[in-house]
Amino acid sequence: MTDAAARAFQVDLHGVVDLLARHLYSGPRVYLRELLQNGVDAITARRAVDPGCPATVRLRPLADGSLLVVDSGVGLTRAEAEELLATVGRSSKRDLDLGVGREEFLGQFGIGLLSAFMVADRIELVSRSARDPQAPAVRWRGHADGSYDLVELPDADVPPGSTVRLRPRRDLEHWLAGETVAALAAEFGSLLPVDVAVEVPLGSGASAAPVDEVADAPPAADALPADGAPRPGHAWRRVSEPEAPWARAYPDEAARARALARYCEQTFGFTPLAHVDLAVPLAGVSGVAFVLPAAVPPGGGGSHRVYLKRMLLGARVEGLLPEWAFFVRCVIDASGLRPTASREQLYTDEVLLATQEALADAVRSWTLRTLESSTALARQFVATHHLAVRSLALTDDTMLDLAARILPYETTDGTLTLAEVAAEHGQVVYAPTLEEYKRIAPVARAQGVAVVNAGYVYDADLLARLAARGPGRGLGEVRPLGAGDIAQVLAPVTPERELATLDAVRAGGEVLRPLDTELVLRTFEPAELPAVLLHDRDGDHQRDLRAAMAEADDVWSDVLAGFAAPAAARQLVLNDASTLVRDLLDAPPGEVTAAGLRSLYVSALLLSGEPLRARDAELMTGSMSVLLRAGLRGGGGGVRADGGAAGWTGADDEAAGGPAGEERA
Ligand SMILES: Nc1ncnc2c1ncn2[C@@H]1O[C@H](COP(=O)(O)OP(=O)(O)OP(=O)(O)O)[C@@H](O)[C@H]1O
Repeated sequence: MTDAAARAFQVDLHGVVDLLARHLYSGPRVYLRELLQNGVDAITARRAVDPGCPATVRLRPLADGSLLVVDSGVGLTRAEAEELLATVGRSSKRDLDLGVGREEFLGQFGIGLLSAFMVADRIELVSRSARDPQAPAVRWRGHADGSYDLVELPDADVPPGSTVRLRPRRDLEHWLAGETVAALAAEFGSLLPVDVAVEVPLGSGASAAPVDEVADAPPAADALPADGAPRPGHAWRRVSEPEAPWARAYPDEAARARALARYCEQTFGFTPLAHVDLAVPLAGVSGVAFVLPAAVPPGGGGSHRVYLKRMLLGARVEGLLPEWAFFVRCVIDASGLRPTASREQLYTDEVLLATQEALADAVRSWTLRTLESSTALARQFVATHHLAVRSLALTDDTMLDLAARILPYETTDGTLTLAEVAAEHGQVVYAPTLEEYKRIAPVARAQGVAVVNAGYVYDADLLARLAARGPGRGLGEVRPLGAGDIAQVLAPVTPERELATLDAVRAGGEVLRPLDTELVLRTFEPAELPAVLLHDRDGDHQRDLRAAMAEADDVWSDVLAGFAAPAAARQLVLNDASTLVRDLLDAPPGEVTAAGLRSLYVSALLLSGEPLRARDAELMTGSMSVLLRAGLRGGGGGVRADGGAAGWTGADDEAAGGPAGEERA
């Protein structure tokens, strides 16, 4: 028969501490949070039996490298210390018999104290119970090897509460040094509802702690009153605030806004554009969202500072707000949300989901209200965070309507809102990519067709959403630029006409070659517009276009060809419907026709919205000079300004590149 008697698990403390250090906590620094938390919880427990008890936690970095954490909490009897401190996973905070309900406490897992072994090789706790004043003080000492000892100190004059003393691990002394302790206490404990202070040397840095008698005193003497005076040459530096900055009383709203802006500067390092109050009573959440003063890359929902029961959970907690809310940084305190065991993330449950929704709602309502207000803040907000507005409009109908009314768009009619485009043209036609817009813009502009550039982040999706909703809501039909729009704009000439103009177009191509521009002949409306200049800035788009052409039927493929990658960087598309162009193509090639073509190039360049560079201006002057002289002499197309005969490119090819022809003539 086998021995079926139940036995207790043995715990290898090294393994557990290693697990905590490497896999649960983000680093050794959390040891201080766990100690603060135990102090605060002990005070909470004492308040249940002694409501008027002192509520202080004092941190004393000592000269021998150890650290004292003294609380005025409930303390422990020998039996409690035996049960609670020596059993991994045992916590008084789940135990309703010990006075208060679990939701009152910060701790719950019964492992927090062990985190001190990440920085200490010995944890000592000297304690006296406030519940049982007759019980003697006790001293519990736990060692990193997993052993502990527990003694009563019947003669010690120890006040109720506990004093934890950590002896640093070799090479990890810096974690217990004054400066580190002060910084960590301020980071984790600045909003704690009890009085937390660190003892620092007067008039010098916290690291310069002088040797003092307390360091070498016997253990019982270290159990100082938690509200005691500082040692000579030292002062208490308070790190906690009695009220969160957003919950404090201020003389007026302006004073509150200033104080919150200051808090934001200290906490996040920026002066906010505005603040949004946050409150989700269901989850005991309160706080503020600060609007960033500068644009940030979209997405991610930002990272936020989260306190649970006023203890810092994390300075960069993600997932609190939806993706579109990347323009705010929040600080919240929650009493109804739960931490994960590491206490560095929020535990996902229904309360968290409801909280996320409510917070998103608060930020969204503020945004809508602000944008509707047409104040200076609204203008500043749109100028800075228009991407966030666009992003929110992708999921939110109200914001979508608002976006159509307030967001400025680049259009071929100038900068307009979508509502303005619709009011003027009865519909909203948009180019979904920047390249498409750039190509179509000059032609559309010349024809008075309004095309909206939807090539920037979110815009194509935003306009597609508007398009999918169908006409109405004051925007008329919203639709992407279609094959029909393009075909109307640029149509190929007939094969006969193409043949007839082959030589002239080829000769013209030579004129434009030094300008890195190809010459193409199409026909389009209006006939008075002789030429448009198409740009090619994006090789990828051209590859896509070529692939599409390979698949497209003949007509569509021809149309696309008007936009397809020219060998050169640009294409000058001549309009065969224009009499000027027809005259130019019919004229015998020469310097005058070359000058005419260059003039068309410059005017098309102007029309495309590109700035005129010095070279282009010189080209214009040179061409005008040739045309003027030819006109004054009554010369024809093929007649050189100097009377000789020449091809389209003129006698000297440099003339094609600039004003050289004029100088030589
Ligand atoms: N300063 C203290 N005063 C009184 N009791 C304490 C103190 N520190 C620890 N204890 C007791 O020891 C128990 C274990 O503490 P520990 O920090 O390991 O876990 P916890 O605080 O209960 O939970 P968590 O792991 O979530 O922090 C506590 O539940 C508490 O009863």
